[in-house]
Amino acid sequence: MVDAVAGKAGQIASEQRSIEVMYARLDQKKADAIVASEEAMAPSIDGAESRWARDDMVRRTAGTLGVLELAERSLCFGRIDSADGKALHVGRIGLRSKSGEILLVDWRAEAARPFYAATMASPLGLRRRRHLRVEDRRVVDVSDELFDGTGPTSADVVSDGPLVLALGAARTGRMREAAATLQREQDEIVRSGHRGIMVVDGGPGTGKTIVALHRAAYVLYAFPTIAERGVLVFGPNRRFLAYISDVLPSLGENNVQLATGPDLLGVEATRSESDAVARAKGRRLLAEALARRVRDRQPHGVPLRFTTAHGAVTLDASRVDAARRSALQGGIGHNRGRALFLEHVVDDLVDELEQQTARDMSDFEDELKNVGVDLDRMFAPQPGYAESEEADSRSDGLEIDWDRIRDDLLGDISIDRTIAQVWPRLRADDVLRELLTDPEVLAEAAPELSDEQIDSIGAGAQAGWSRADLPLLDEARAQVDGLPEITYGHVVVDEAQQLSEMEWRMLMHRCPSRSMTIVGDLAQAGPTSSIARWEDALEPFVEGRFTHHTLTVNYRTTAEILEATKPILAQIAPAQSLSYSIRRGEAPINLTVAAAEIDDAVADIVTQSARDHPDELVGIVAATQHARRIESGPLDARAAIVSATDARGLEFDTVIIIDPDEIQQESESGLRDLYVAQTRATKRLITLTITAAESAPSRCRSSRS
Ligand SMILES: Nc1ncnc2c1ncn2[C@@H]1O[C@H](COP(=O)(O)OP(=O)(O)OP(=O)(O)O)[C@@H](O)[C@H]1O
Repeated sequence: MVDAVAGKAGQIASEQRSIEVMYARLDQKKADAIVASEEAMAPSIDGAESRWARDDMVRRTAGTLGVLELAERSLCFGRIDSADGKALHVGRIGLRSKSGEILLVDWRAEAARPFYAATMASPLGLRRRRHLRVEDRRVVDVSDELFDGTGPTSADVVSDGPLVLALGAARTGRMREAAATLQREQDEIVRSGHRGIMVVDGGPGTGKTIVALHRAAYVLYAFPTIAERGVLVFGPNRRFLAYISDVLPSLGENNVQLATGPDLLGVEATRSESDAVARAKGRRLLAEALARRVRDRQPHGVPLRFTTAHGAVTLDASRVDAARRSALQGGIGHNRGRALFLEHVVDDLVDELEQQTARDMSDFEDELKNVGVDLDRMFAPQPGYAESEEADSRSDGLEIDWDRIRDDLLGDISIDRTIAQVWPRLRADDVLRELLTDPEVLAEAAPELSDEQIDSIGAGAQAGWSRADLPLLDEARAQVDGLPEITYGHVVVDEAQQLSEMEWRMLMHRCPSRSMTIVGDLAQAGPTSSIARWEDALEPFVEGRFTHHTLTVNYRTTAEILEATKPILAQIAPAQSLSYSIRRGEAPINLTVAAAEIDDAVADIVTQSARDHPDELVGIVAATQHARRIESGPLDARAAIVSATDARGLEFDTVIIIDPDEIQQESESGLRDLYVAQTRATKRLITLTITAAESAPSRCRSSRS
């Protein structure tokens, strides 16, 4: 025992020396980056090119400095020792000494893979994996796992792993990165060489979000060509994005955009509507209806007659159609297509005019010939005269500057007017509003909607956009103004079970390369989701070309709480098995209270929790009505109230569920919402059931399930 302690102290001291060398190098690199940045910012007397190079340099040094500063915290968190005695430290970034010796490898580097992948059965050449806990540049703890079957020596420190520590720590309201403790099944997905679409599902708490965010960091590191085009993380709401917003910066990645639907469009959803209406608006049939509406504002199968300063010309339907098709190539949209259509039409007009002129000339020559005049002979070069260019062009007919005529026609108001009639400029907002106020189209696209619902859609369209309108607006913009200019090399989609068919289209518009990490759990689908299988969601975009992984270990919810969710899971997703929880804890508590006593009961539990577990977070999950009331009252700083539908993805140490019956009845996904609520707790789950009696016999009549 004494040996082990002495061993641990000795190991900590030895690691401290290594860590100091790393921090000294980090400081040096920071100082170098500051000098480089100052030099780059020095006034430049040269031209624009060197100013551009300077700005680029300033940007790059600022980026380097940012990464170095972020790496400061927990710079090194691990070490692997191979069976042949070589040691490698693993951390946030890679570091080499000035002479090129490796001091630290980036956790995403291939050399670091065994740190995550080694097991007793397959040690990958390792003898030992060591986790280091470093606080303020001081090594405060080390813990080792041995793989070669030998017993620990005094240089090995075998204790509770860091995963146990990480999972047992109180929640802070912000998700923490987990580079030090990524588990093997998670790491395999994070490090996958697959560049296309990867779907990761699994029950609540199985680390889907952790995997998705570490995957984003890996993509940025390992696939530079994708990274250059940027990474987007798409989440269901801003609260969720705030919850995960620290993870990528603490992994040293600041250039990732986090967004919800309104962020992507730059439009807020200001109106709410029923789930049934929102679900209907999510149908991709509406994209086709929008496309049809826009198509109807373009000429199809009709000839067009133009009156120009050079004569009247009719372009037949096949030429008009061909001009339309070439104008719309590449998904540039109706409005920009219109300008190209004008150009194609003018080319055709010039062509037609040239042919007309040639025909007129030939008729004229024939007429002259009939009266005995031969133009060819008249303009033929005389013997002894050199052929002049002038004679040459005259023999071609009249001297007509067709380029100038083309320019004239492009600016010809009457041509523009004719085109305006068959191809008017459109506004995406108007196109969508017209669609939403067209009862026939709506009835065809969503036959399950009642007349009242269709009327309410029409009335709503005049009163601001709803959440479900935004993907439709995006579609209308794509049809009218072309696909979005801002796209990404890789898109991470979290809580993907929430997306409607239209939302999938909105995301695909922004990811032309179809490189995506999609995480979600269909058993947690909300009231407006209509997708039953990932294949259904992705088939229209990539057919079957995506990989699929399922996570099975639960890192959030204790086995006791998970067991309590079993009956609901059996109803909402009979094919899904319960994940395996690596945590054990308290049995869930059920309390019965009278309606009038809910707020007092909640206040009591929150106060007691603050007393017994002062560092921990309490989440109160309720149907909207209760959530609004409690939110408007005073609430302890360590407690948060959230509606059941918005609770997806979040977690708290203690969860209080208010009135599960009401949560179930509130929406069509009520049972799934309740399942989501139950699976938010890391330690304690307390359910308050409301009794019809004015006052419950005892507020805290409780039962343990
Ligand atoms: N390897 C890990 N190391 C440390 N913590 C982890 C690890 N994997 C998961 N966790 C923690 O487990 C909890 C659940 O993870 P996460 O939120 O990613 O699960 P999820 O599958 O996305 O859940 P949900 O379906 O409810 O959204 C989080 O607190 C997360 O930080």
